Amino acid sequence: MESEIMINTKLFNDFERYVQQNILSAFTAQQTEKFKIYFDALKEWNEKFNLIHFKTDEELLYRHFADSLHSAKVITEILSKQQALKQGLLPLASKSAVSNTVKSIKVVDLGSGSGMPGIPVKIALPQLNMTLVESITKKCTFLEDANKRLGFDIKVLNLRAEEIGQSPNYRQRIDFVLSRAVSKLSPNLEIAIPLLKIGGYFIVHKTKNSAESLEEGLPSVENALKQLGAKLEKVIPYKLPNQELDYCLLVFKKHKNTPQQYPRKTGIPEKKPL
Ligand SMILES: C[S@@+](CC[C@H](N)C(=O)[O-])C[C@H]1O[C@@H](n2cnc3c(N)ncnc32)[C@H](O)[C@@H]1O
Repeated sequence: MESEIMINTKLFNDFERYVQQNILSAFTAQQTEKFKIYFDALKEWNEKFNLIHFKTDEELLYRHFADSLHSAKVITEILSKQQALKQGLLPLASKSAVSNTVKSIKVVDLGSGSGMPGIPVKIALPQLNMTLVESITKKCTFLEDANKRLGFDIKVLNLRAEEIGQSPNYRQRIDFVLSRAVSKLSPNLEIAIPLLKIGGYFIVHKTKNSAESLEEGLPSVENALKQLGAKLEKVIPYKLPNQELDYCLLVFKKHKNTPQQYPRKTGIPEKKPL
């Protein structure tokens, strides 16, 4: 009978190969080790406190970790393109140039819950300046514990996104805002876009069915985008192993200042969507 160690080794070896072949070609064995630490922390905490739903270890690795890594892929592509444009070297920038740029890049994961997509993105791109925002205190205690075990410098904010959006330390200072399974799109845009610098990106994870109706000009959030000063840049579809659903990322780019009244007070973006 296979020992648990052998089963886990195979599970993580397969995961590493999957990520290299399908998401991030430069993904390393050291990064897989970090995912093992995060996996153990999540499983340990989940026994006492319902942090995240998954039925099997594979589901945790693929439906949650691999899904989150798609945000890292988009960030890498955007940074490579920006760096290449700066150096006049389109289409490919050198790895070291990208890694130097990454150091000053500020990323916020809004409604991070048990850390997704923020922690997998930090594992993939450890130089990023990562902040996780989560309103539930117990989840923040977990996030602090995971950060410590991983040896990272992640900032955890136990606050509502609406408050962060009005704080001068964060408002219009962030390069990338990430979000997965937090709220409907209009309130999600209202809490995310005010944080972005002009030229910054909001990357939101969705299932394709919910996004398909949005592809033709996003009619349901047209007004929100106009008010907040952002545009849909692209929709990136992808599949995850053994999952029936089709997934996608919606990538928004901010093009002008957001009026000071947004985000409105806590709860209002959900109750009265723009
Ligand atoms: C369904 S969970 C998803 C968590 C994680 N993003 C993931 O994909 O696993 C949504 C999380 O967002 C948090 N949340 C929702 N609205 C928020 C807000 N306005 N500010 C801060 N956290 C919020 C909730 O407390 C919850 O932990």
